[in-house]
Amino acid sequence: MAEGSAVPTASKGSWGSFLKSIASFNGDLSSLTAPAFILSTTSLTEFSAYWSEMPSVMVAPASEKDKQKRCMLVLKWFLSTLKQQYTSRNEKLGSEKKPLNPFLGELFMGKWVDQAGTTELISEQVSHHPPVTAYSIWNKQHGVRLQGYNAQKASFGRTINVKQIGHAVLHIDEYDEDYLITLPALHIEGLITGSPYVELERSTHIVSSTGYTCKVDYSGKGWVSGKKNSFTATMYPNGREKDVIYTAEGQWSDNFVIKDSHKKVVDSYDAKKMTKTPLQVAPIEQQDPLESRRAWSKVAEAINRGDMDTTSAEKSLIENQQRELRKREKEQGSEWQRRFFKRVPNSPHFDAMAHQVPGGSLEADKTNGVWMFDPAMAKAANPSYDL
Ligand SMILES: CC(C)CCC[C@@H](C)[C@H]1CC[C@H]2[C@@H]3[C@@H](O)C=C4C[C@@H](O)CC[C@]4(C)[C@H]3CC[C@]12C
Repeated sequence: MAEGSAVPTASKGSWGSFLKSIASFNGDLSSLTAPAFILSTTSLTEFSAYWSEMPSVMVAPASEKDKQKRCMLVLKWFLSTLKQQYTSRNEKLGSEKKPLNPFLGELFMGKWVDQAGTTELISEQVSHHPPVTAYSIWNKQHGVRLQGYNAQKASFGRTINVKQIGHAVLHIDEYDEDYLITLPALHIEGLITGSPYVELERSTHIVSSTGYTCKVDYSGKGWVSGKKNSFTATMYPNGREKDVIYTAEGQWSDNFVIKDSHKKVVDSYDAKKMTKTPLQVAPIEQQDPLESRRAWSKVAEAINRGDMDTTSAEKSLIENQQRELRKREKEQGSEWQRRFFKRVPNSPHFDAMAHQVPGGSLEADKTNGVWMFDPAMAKAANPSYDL
């Protein structure tokens, strides 16, 4: 074990064996067995909330009349979400844990209520093999809707490398326009010392139906600036990467500036000055049995108590129920009915946007199809939704 290890003394043996085991592991992150002290009590279905913890930043593009500036504000909002997505569980660099693997049909719902009005969230596990989480976040008052889905494909070697499959699409009602967002690849740093954290890799593209593309290049512990979570981004007309309209540069977890083509600063962002709106989630006893916090409550309590026997017994209970359900469906020739999302074989509109990205496609074969939020299904499930 390396010096400065964060692994509890009693867990050093299991961490050592875990590190050896990941070198020979392949494919599905959900089947990775991690030592007890690195298990999180939060399910991946909850991670969809990271897209909108500051609803006013997400709805801001809808109030901008100029289409170039609107696209730039979408880029600014996207960059603002990265801190939540990739470092919020990990403020003291190096405390990332393995999230709970959602079961098919698992739900996570909530809403943010603040100066931007009401922003609703629905997240649903729409596939188990491979694991795929779909989400819909909308603010009716501002006519801004985000939907997307993601799966993770892992490869193991010196560390855990994760490729994200899927995409997010932001829609602005007023202009009937879409912004297709690809998801960054990542890897886990700090495994040797037992203090894992995420580092983003390569790039993200945002392709807009109004004719602009944003490209964000991640440079990890900045070979450009020497600072962690550094990035540079450019916005240009689709397919004309050299005709830069805006640039953005800085640290997505801290602060960044946006400049126009004359290098004049036109906007800036400081994560430290931002306040997150708390997500309102129903009390556990009022939740649907398929809602994440209710379904996993006994597992989460056992993890918090450090009671690993009960943790695995309660986890097995959920897994066995799931196996039973799948067996019954197979016998009846039926399929689990998703509550909010429908599978479509393809989406020509989104597929054309995905093809604007070099080597890009929707990769529907890797996510069990293309998953679309269905407002009619949502209304049927909960008539009080204002869609
Ligand atoms: C620490 C080690 C033992 C286990 C590895 C944990 C690994 C499976 C976790 C760690 C970070 C997780 C990322 C997370 O940073 C954020 C997101 C964004 C969200 O929108 C979709 C899920 C994803 C990619 C998580 C997947 C699971 C990761 C890689």
